[in-house]
Formats: sequence, C-alpha cells, structure tokens
Amino acid sequence: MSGEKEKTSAPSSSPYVEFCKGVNGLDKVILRESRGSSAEVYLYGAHVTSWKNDHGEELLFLSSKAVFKPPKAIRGGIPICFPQFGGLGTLDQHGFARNRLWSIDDDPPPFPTNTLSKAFVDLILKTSEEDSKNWPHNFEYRLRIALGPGGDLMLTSRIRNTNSEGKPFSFTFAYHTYFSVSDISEVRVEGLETLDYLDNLQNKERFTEQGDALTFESEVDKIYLSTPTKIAIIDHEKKRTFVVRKDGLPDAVVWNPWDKKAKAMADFGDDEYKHMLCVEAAAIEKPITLKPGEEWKGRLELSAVPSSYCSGQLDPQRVLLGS
Ligand SMILES: O=P(O)(O)OC[C@H]1O[C@H](O)[C@H](O)[C@@H](O)[C@@H]1O
Repeated sequence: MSGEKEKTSAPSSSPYVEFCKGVNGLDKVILRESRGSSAEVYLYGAHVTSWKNDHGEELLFLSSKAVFKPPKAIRGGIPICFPQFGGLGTLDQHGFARNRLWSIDDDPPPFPTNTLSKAFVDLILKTSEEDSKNWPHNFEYRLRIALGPGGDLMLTSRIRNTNSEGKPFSFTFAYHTYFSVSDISEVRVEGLETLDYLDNLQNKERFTEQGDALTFESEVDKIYLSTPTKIAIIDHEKKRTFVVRKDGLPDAVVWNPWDKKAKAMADFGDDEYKHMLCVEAAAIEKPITLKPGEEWKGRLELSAVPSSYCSGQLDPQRVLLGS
C-alpha cells in the first residue's frame, strides 16, 4: 500500500476550494476559479452536481427531483459509472462508485500533465469489504476534478489494480454527464455521424448512424463505438456549444429518456427530458483490463463556448477541428 494518511479532520478551505455541507448535510466541495466559474462536487459518489460559467449560468442538468440520500445515486450532474456500465455484468446498474462515500485524497501521486489550476480536488475510493463480496478485486480509484483558468471542467480518473495475488481485473466505465440544454428539439450533436453504435433500445443490436449530425425527437439510448476524441453539443436556442474532449475513452453514450420513461422515473420531473441530454464519455465495448500494479487513466474535459450558429448553417469541421 502507498501509505496514504486517513483523513482525520476537516480539510481547510481556500478561495479556490471550499469544503462545506450540501443537501441533507452531505459533504460537498465547491471549486471556484478566479474569473468566476465554479463547480460543486459531493463526496457521495464523487459526483459533480454543478458547473457554472463565469456569468454564473448552470451548464449541467440536475433534476429538481434528485434524491440526495445514499444509497440512491444523484439524478443529474456527472455520475461515475464504475466498475460496470449499465447492466453489462453482475453488479447493480452502473456499478457501485456512484453510490459510495469517497474520501479526500490528501497525498495523490503527482500528475504528469499538471494544469495551472488552483481550483481542484482529489478524491479516492478503495476496495471495501462489502464491495469485494460482489467484485472480488483490490483497486484504488483516484479522481481529480479541476476547473481550468477559462472555466473548463476537467475530470481525470486513475484506476489501479492493487491485487496482491497476481489477479487481473476488467471493468467498463462512463462519465455519465447530464448537459443542461434549453430545448432538446433544438440541439445537435456533431462528431458521431456515420459511426457504429449499439442500440440499448433494441437489445444492443449494432447499427451505423446515417447522414448528418444527431438531432432528437424521441427516446435515445445508444452506445457509439470508437468515437473521435472531440464531440460537440450545439444548443441553438442558448447559442452555446459544449465541447467534450476525452482521452482513454473510446465510446460515447447518448441518452435522453423522453416523455414516457421520464414519467416512470421517480427522481426525474415529467418534462425535464426537454432540458437535458446525456453525452457520456465511456469505455464499454472493450472492457479495460488491468494486471496487478497497472494503472488506467481516463480523462474528460468539458468546455462551453458561445456559438452564433443558426440551424443548418453550422460547419461541423469548424467546431470539431478548431482547438
Ligand atoms: O437510471 P440510471 O441507472 O441512472 O441510468 C440512466 C441511463 O444511463 C445510461 O445512459 C444508460 O445507457 C441508460 O440505459 C440508462 O437508462
């Protein structure tokens, strides 16, 4: 073991990182960047529940009916799906990481690519006795959540196999990001056209996406395979484009429950499907396998940029190839 110190007292806050209590007294961390952007993270699930730009506008969707009560996962923000995406295995839906209380990682190993950001927090989740009954592996999962100087939100996961008796393990993974959008029928997703996907609504059958950028007029639950590192979500009404950059995460899930499924979810408002879209950077089709001592890294970087595009006039190459 690496000899981490167990957290014994509340960590001290700074102008960039505030440790406080959130809904139902759950531990929360608020990150603030000097130009005004912010993010909120619950230790329960290492769950980002808010990301605001420097005008204080919320960029993530969080359901008004979200339940902040373990063991229920929080509906909205960025749930972490680990070590299993969806029902693809023997564990509960989306694995256990989103339902566990994470700790502050006081002494994380150095990051090779350090940002200039002072607004970041390091969290850690390790094997518990309870979880090892269903998933008999030793792991250390370190997650750094950082706000970049321009307000970008960056999540870096480092997952290590700490099994002592030479056993490899495999997992699937997703950053289950819920983006806030003005009106789902005005949204386009670019970067996934012409790719193969598994359709969760049709027994995970494999299809090829045809034609142009994705638009939405009914329920969607697709796992796009071998996707580019950059995906754009264009919100025409808000004149805002989200750019998702990802590394180590070949797949991308696109999910909107639409009206019927929305009504069936207790922690989701009947009409809220109109104002959210999940685009989830993921590793699903080919599970990640780690030998003892090996570490995997999966990185997500989100930015929100103003866009003045009108419907149909967007040049996808400009969004996707621009830096
Ligand atoms: O209700 P949850 O367990 O949070 O899952 C919400 C959704 O997550 C993913 O996007 C899956 O592809 C969907 O099939 C699932 O409905």
